[in-house]
Amino acid sequence: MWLIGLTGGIGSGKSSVARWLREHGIPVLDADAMVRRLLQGDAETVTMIRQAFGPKVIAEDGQVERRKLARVVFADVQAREALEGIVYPRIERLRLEEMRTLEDCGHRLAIWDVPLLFEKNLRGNVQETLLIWVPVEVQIERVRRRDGWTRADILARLAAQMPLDDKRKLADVMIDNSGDWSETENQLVEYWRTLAERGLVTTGPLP
Ligand SMILES: CC(C)(COP(=O)(O)OP(=O)(O)OC[C@H]1O[C@@H](n2cnc3c(N)ncnc32)[C@H](O)[C@@H]1O)[C@@H](O)C(=O)NCCC(=O)NCCS
Ligand SMILES: Nc1ncnc2c1ncn2[C@@H]1O[C@H](COP(=O)(O)OP(=O)(O)OP(=O)(O)O)[C@@H](O)[C@H]1O
Repeated sequence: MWLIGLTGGIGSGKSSVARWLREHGIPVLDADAMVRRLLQGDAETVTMIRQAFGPKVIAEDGQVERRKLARVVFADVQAREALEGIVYPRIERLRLEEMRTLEDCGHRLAIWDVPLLFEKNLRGNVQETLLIWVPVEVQIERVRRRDGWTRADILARLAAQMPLDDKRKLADVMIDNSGDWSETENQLVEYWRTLAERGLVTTGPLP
């Protein structure tokens, strides 16, 4: 299977691009959604998080309180690395399972939406990388508008990520999502053309 690693930073537009690609027929594996599933319902993950961070980050219904855990891990590098050590092997297992299912259904192409692709050295797991880039002030403004977080909360999360200007140097393809969505869509159509030229897609939004 040809796996495209879709990456970016907080609020850069990965989910919006993933939605567009999915709507045009390419299956998307979503790392953030996998994390949410693990924190909500995977007993082993929740037990390990309880042991590492204490009962204060677990709600009465047994789910991880993500907001509380976020406060802890984005203020303390060691805590963040401990959480990543619990979560990443499980994400990797889920990714492989979902890819096998897609392959069994005859899919030859998929998107792997993973914000920390470069930070966690996951480049080797994908065939090419697609970066969704915006300037950092646009990231801050879009997250503020979307989630209502404080600037301090947003800066704490940004500090845990490689700057998008550095990811730019590593990515195979970059989409500039700083303008209107229609400008992003034009770039996506252009990217689609390169996929079609390589025989990776046969139908879709070619003009
Ligand atoms: C810290 C947690 C509890 C916060 O949950 P919350 O619902 O607030 O955020 P959500 O999971 O939707 O992530 C939103 C964005 O935060 C950023 N982010 C999340 N975890 C990290 C991290 N470890 N380092 C840097 N940025 C991160 C990413 O840009 C992500 O897209 C959660 O993100 C988590 O368990 N993170 C550890 C796993 C991880 O690294 N996930 C990143 C994608 S694989
Ligand atoms: N070109 C655009 N113009 C204006 N707003 C946009 C554009 N692209 C995305 N947005 C908005 O910016 C916000 C962030 O986009 P999106 O959720 O797709 O980013 P993301 O990279 O998936 O973020 P996160 O990793 O934080 O979940 C959303 O509210 C989205 O609707």
